Amino acid sequence: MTIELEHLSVCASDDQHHELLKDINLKLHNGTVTLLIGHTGSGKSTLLQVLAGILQPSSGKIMLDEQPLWLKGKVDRAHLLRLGLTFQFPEQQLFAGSIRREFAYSLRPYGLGAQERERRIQAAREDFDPHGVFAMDRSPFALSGGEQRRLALATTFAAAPDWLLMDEPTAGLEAAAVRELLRLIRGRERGGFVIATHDLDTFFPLADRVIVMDHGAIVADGAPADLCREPELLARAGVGLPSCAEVAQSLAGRGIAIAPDRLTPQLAAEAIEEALLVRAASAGRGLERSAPPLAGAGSHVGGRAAEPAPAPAAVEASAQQAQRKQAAWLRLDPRAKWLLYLLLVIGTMLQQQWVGLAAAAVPVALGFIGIPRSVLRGGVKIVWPFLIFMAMSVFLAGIQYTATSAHLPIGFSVERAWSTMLNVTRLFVVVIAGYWLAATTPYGQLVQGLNWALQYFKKAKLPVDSFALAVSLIFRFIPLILSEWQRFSTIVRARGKAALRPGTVRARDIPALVVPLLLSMFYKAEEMTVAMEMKKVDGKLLSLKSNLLRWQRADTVLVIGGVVCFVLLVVIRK
Ligand SMILES: Nc1ncnc2c1ncn2[C@@H]1O[C@H](COP(=O)(O)OP(=O)(O)OP(=O)(O)O)[C@@H](O)[C@H]1O
Repeated sequence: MTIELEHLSVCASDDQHHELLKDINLKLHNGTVTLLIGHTGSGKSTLLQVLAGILQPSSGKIMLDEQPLWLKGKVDRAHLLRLGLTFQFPEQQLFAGSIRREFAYSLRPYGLGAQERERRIQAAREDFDPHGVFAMDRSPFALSGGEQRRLALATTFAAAPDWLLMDEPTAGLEAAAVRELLRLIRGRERGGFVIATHDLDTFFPLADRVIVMDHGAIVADGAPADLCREPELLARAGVGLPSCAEVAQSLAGRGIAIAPDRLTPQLAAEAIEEALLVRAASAGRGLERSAPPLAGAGSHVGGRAAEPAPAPAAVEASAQQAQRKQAAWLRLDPRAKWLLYLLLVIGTMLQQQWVGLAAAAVPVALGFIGIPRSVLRGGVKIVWPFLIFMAMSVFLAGIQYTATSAHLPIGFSVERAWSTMLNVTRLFVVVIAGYWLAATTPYGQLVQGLNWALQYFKKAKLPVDSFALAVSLIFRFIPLILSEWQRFSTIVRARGKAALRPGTVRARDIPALVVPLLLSMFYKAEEMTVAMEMKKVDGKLLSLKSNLLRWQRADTVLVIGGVVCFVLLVVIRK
């Protein structure tokens, strides 16, 4: 199967002007191993996710055997089954209760017969489990980090997709596992590999082709040996050289010339030995030999000509411009935002009538003006479950049991349902106000603003440390839940081969997702609590840094606005 990308671009979800991938043109042929290399943040993982059908291009096309991968905003499922993705931290893509279920989840979309399924599982276990730790009923979470990585690779290989798209597959793997992986890649007879990696030593000797990325664009595309002869190009793209090519460079400085494309230690050693023999022979003849020209020196990298990377200053300027555009709320002092938040929350909680509640919702809604779209999308993800919770609460509250009724003993009280609706709507406005505060205030500022308020209580000898820790954790958790949900839903979609619009999850995948999501949250909560406890010095709260707390005129205006809203809400509360 051939994969072809034509003028493909991907924009950031929160800023359509920020291109993560720029005008990518690429044809990947069956039977090839292609490396994606580039500095961190150059777009390798993004490109892999596009190739895997996880991320939809903003413009341009991705074709598989000349058929489009995306049709009407949905990815074609038949194609999806032919693509397999392993994530940058493959152990994090595990979520089932047992190793058996991990394999079952990966193989289910392929609808295999029991015998074939068993055969593939056994083959993958033989390849990836040399120490026999993959007992089928064992929990994947009882494996070590390296073993979990092996298991994640085993489940992906067992599905046997045509194309394996691997993000940093050797990171965290022991040498024996890396050797095994290389053997499997070499031994594969069909399909192809695209491997995003910083591990040039391992993969350069194996690759047919190397694509160099820089700031979302392809800046070079050629055979590994050719690229080794262009060290300046790799240096410009922020990529080092494989060790063997570095050795060749270093030897050249000492007058020993070997070609820089001897990419395995064995080939390099042979070349060095040969060069030393030549030198010894020359010295013996009393001849002053000049260093021979390096093999292939001055050749150009095959395929595309290298394009200059965007000037760092220009990139910096556009990043600053984007930040300025988004940061109106972020620039405000966290103390002002805390005060506004408290005023609006108290004002909201006072409301007993729908009119007052609607009036309280107006300033909260206004707070979302100018906020990046990705943040709004995060808010929508909170809104949906909350609306379901509201509907259920209202329904249950309205149900009435009337023992005296002659016919049906169950009735529905609209009055009670209505009053519950008022209560949960009030809660809803408070939750949304909390989301606004968390989303518009960097975490450090949030904590410092809170500490500023609490120091007055502390002076009054009130025990506020634990309270500060708890509140800080809660506010840290709201965005964390959303980002973890996003991460897990991507993994579930990649492994479950669901032909869905990006950002959505099948109902049947939710049970599989919930447990690992909760486990991951608990783990993160523990990490965060320890980190925050450690930040306390001698039992004191995190010290205030004046540079994070800068009160400006806009903050005064904001607080005055908050006080006015609060007074109005107090007046209309009944
Ligand atoms: N959803 C997103 N919204 C905004 N920017 C994003 C998003 N996803 C990735 N980016 C940005 O896109 C750029 C490319 O990220 P990507 O993960 O593809 O880089 P990478 O080359 O794989 O890096 P690494 O080698 O560190 O894994 C980064 O600058 C990253 O911050």
